[in-house]
Amino acid sequence: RNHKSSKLPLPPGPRKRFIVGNLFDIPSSFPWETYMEWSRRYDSDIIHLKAAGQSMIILSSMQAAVDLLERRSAIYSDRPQLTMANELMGWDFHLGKNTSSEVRHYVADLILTAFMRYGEQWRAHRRLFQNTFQADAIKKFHSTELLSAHLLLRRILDDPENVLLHLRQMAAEIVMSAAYGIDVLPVNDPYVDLAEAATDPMTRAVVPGAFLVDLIPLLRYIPEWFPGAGFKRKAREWKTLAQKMQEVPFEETKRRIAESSAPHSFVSEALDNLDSKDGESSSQDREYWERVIKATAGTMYSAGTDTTLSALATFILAMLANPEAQKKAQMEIDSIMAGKHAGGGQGLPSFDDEANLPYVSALVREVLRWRPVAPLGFPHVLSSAEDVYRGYRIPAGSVVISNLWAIFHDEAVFPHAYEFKPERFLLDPNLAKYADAAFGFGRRICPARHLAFSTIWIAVASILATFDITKPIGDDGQVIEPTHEYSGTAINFMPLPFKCSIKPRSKEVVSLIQAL
Ligand code: HEM
Repeated sequence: RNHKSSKLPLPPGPRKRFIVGNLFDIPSSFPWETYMEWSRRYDSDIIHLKAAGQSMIILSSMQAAVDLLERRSAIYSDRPQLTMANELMGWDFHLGKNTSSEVRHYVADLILTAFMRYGEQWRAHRRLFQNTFQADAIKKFHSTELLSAHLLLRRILDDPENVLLHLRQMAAEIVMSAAYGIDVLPVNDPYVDLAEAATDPMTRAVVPGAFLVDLIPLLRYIPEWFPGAGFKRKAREWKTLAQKMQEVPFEETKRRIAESSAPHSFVSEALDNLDSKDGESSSQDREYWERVIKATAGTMYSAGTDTTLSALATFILAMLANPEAQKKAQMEIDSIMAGKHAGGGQGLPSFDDEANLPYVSALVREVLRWRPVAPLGFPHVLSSAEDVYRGYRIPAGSVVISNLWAIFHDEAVFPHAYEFKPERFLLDPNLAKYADAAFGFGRRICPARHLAFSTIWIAVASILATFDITKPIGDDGQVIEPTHEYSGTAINFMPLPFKCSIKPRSKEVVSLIQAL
């Protein structure tokens, strides 16, 4: 296969073993730390690995990530094919130009944007996302986000033992409201339960090597009854769940639109735009676009809930470990709120205060840098023929991973990188651009980053305005130290459950929250 390869060397990396290459060198937990260590060992911010025939390029500096994933994004925007998740479970289909319209209609139901190959279908999803989620457009969601932040305060006040649960509720509430305009229930919500049931198998199926069929795609042809083919039955069940996750809330929103009771949401806006173009398109086109809208909305819960929750949970851990940063942010909020009170305004932060709360914004950026939600971003794939970078050969089809963990813990850019220091973003405003890398790079950058940032921002500002977060005291009178342990699989970096003490800052605050 490599007979056309140029004579240039591959980037450095650990020695490859016969056939398996580095497959067994890559740890299944916290691989970003190992990659960072290799980058130091080989003194290179670009490393080459080979796992069972697949070339992998690990980028460990902002420069390398921007050079390849942004400046050359025309050829570095594809995604890897995972046979289990993409083909058997129906999360993605690669559509060629000549795909018949029936097939197109059928498969558009089942696609998850993040796993989609770079092409026409992905572009359709991105365009829809862009319409509703660009920086200015998300202001339409500010009232929902504010309401959800106030509900969060009320829940924390009433039940301070379960802060993580309340943060998850807020994340789910905002994503479902932004996607469908649906208000979810605090417990046993049917839409959330369905989305959870469909997302859980997906997060397991995309872990590299979790299913043998990913390494040996030919296995997809063995019949379901064949011994060892349990994965096929699982895939079929999971696929049904994925379909229902898209179908059920979408139909509910359509029903509400028909009776004119649907609030603004991604689905209502996208269907509205479709209606305004109705004269120009055939009914087949309309059916196609409805299916694309349904599939795009169906992506949002899986892509948006755990990511937002991870950042919010890290925020609480950061406050436990850094009381002085918490105090500084509270002083900033108090001084702005005092001015508002004097002017007869309400006593809680709103989005209008964002420009006057630079330390709070810096704190949110530091949360996303300190323990990035996706330490390895999301894999990009080189879709062109072999490329050359800094004198190294990048083989065609290479999976390219940006090690955000290494980028964000680069001492040259972030001195004392493992410490939580929001002021670094105030001292050097150029660093804000770096923090944006938490949402990825180039054409595949998170399309909902503005919504995600504003959700985290309003939650952080509201909590700090009203509560003090401290380490709890155990029955033995000793301070309980959080372990700062995270689950660390390939795509999911989430604090493991921990305890904290969260108390209202004053009696006035209690009345304020109760009056919301
Ligand atoms: C703290 C919250 C979030 C973080 C840190 C985050 C981070 C990311 C990252 C790193 C990527 C991969 C970018 C790349 O390939 O270079 C991504 C992609 C994506 N995110 Fe987010 N995200 C967050 C919240 C959300 C939310 C709330 C939604 C939806 C409502 C969302 C939807 C998506 C989608 C659809 C993609 C795939 C884009 C594509 O492949 O074209 N994300 N996100």
